[in-house]
Amino acid sequence: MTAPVQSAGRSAEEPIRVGVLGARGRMGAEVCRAVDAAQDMELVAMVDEGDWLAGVGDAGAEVVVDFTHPSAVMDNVRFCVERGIHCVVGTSGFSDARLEEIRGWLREKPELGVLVAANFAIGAILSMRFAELAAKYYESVEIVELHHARKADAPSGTAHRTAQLIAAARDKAGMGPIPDATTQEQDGARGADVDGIRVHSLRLSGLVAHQEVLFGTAGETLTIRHDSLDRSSFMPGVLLGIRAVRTRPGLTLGLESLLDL
Ligand SMILES: NC(=O)C1=CN([C@@H]2O[C@H](COP(=O)(O)OP(=O)(O)OC[C@H]3O[C@@H](n4cnc5c(N)ncnc54)[C@H](OP(=O)(O)O)[C@@H]3O)[C@@H](O)[C@H]2O)C=CC1
Ligand SMILES: O=C(O)C1=N[C@H](C(=O)O)C[C@H](O)C1
Repeated sequence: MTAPVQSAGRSAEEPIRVGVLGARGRMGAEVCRAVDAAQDMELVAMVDEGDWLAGVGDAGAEVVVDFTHPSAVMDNVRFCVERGIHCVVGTSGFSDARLEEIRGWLREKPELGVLVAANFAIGAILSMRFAELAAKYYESVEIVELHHARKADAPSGTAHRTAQLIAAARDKAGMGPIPDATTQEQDGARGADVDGIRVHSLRLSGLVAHQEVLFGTAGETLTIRHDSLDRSSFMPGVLLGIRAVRTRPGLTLGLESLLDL
């Protein structure tokens, strides 16, 4: 996952100039350390809430990494695209409408790349793929995502994406709705409904980022679980995204697009 990707005509010695948005946050700070330690990258701007966003352009950033907040990320991406800066986006909160909006901005800047990835950890990518493969064999499925108590959004972007992938696989296989005889429930007891898949969100101090996808059919269950125990788990994927995004014009969705899965 760490092999450098080089643009045509670029000297091998020239580092990639990287700016980080959300630089004082949990993820942003980790990204700053990872970029600083990468020999082929130079950390040229660290921007956080209240800082001057234009600083990333003034510092000559070629690639901006965004780990901010769902309420801030769209303005940040639009700002970067307008200024010709490639984006690697890890912030959650992406609906299809938001993705379509980014595609629209990129039509004006066909040379630019934006990567939006719900999760940069390799195990999370694999577990989503495994869930997609398992989906058509099990009539029942539910997702439980577990995160640290400071997380702003629920369900997580990863759970949302996982539910979409499972729902699409079920649809393709011609499966009907998931069996569920509940007729009486307290609000929220059955979790959120994402494309017909129930997603349950747990928030607990001490956790980082975890997800279980539980499948069931006659006489058996299958559980696919992934645990990010430390935010270092996301860094190889973020660095891969930074190296790749300059040579992938348009919107790239998911780290899986850069992997041979
Ligand atoms: N794709 C992936 O693999 C991962 C994605 N994430 C996602 O990344 C996002 C950030 O998570 P996390 O680092 O835990 O959150 P934090 O709250 O720790 O960090 C976010 C940082 O961004 C700052 N910020 C908010 N708005 C802006 C803005 N407009 N411009 C610049 N900085 C801003 C915040 O400042 P202040 O605190 O002052 O508001 C804070 O310092 C979330 O959406 C999370 O779901 C997290 C982990 C992995
Ligand atoms: O906020 C987090 O921590 C995480 N957010 C992402 C998400 O919403 O899926 C990725 C990972 O789960 C950690």
